[in-house]
Amino acid sequence: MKVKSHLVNESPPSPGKFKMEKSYVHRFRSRATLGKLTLWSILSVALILLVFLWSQSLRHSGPLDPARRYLTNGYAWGGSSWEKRVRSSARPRPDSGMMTVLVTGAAGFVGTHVSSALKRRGDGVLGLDNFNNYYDPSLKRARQALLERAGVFVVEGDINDEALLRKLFEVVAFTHVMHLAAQAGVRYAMENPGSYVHSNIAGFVTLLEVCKSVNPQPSIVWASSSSVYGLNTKVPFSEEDRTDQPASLYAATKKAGEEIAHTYNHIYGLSLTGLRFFTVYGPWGRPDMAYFFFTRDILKGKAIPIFEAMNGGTVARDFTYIDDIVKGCVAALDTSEKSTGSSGKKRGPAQLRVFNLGNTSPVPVADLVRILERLLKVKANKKVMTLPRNGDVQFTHANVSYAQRELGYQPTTDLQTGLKKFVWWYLRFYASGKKSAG
Ligand SMILES: O=C(O)[C@H]1O[C@H](OP(=O)(O)OP(=O)(O)OC[C@H]2O[C@@H](n3ccc(=O)[nH]c3=O)[C@H](O)[C@@H]2O)[C@H](O)[C@@H](O)[C@H]1O
Repeated sequence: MKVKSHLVNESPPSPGKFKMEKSYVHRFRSRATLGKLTLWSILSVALILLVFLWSQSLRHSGPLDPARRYLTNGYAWGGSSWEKRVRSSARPRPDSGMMTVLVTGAAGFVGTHVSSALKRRGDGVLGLDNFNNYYDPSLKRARQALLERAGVFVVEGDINDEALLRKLFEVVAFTHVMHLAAQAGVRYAMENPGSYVHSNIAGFVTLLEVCKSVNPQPSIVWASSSSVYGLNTKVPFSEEDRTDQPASLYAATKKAGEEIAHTYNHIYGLSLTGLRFFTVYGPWGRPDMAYFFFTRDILKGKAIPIFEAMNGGTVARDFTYIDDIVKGCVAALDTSEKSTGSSGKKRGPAQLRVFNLGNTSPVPVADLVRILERLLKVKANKKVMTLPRNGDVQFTHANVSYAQRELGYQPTTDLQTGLKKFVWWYLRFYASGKKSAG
């Protein structure tokens, strides 16, 4: 600012004049500061706008395709190259049984294993997953990479997105849907009840709405849960036993799913098979499950809480190895009959089934820990505590004779063998130290 130079050539001011000159300088200074401020504000807004436009162009990488839908939650789908990928992934090998399967929850634990098993034998498989952050999404991304290598495209999207589901059915006439997308976990339901309603009820209904209205309707196999047996005390659990006493909201939403399945079968002729999984474990498993975080915490030397019942009674689970579950899922798809409706109208009675898929051999949680200690060669820091009132039940035990009869289901992996395979995978997967088990 040249205020000084403006004053330099003037004769020395009288006191009064000096006063006048001082206020003049002050006014001049204020005006100049205001001008500066306005200029900087305009420049800052312009800069922010430029950065925003640049980031948008990066996100869409290339010119916007009018057929592509960009959603507020960050998913992008649609457009000709996307449709090409969808079609190619869902195309069965000519020598196969010609199933085209939409697998929801494909980047999940069971979803990944089932998708790759189907693809391996030649079925057309398209995955769908919302990659939510219920547990470490980088594990889901690693599973996705595995599937990509096997030729399975996993579309990023939510089962509540009806427009996306309709688009998928418009591009591919799926013969089957393997519906595994769900909010899992018994205890987390007390923290985030809404997520269970969103995925297990609202999402399931959205999927069924789309399935009932397309032509041809697909056959649907979906994941229910052993938790529907709730407070049932009759063991082993068989499909005819009571399932009207759920002990958690998770169980209640799975039970609701079974009733919803009945309705869509009854009204629209959809062929529906529910599979009650019993505590599934194995490589690529879920970090929120006990066997997984026990392994992580034993290795870290961290205390692990082992639940026991009020009276000191045993808490046990019918732990079921993933490969046995996959066989059950594939057999359920293979034996599922066609849906009988078309375009939202029922044309005759359709198949409706529910099966237990368990191991038929419950193991106490304390034994699970002992096996892990042996495999990891590390002593666990055990903290025995009473089973909290958070939805856990004391005991599960599957009777699988119905699945045996109808699906040829025969579990063959005991907990020791299955955990050995899990631990081998775990140590390799997290070995580099780059990945963290949470
Ligand atoms: O069959 C199912 O339908 C469900 O199986 C699974 O639930 P669960 O059988 O409860 O498995 P999981 O949490 O691994 O606890 C295993 C054991 O460890 C005990 N447990 C657990 C936590 C702990 O801190 N301490 C402990 O002793 C606990 O008391 C239990 O006895 C799926 O998560 C669920 O999504 C659903 O699919």
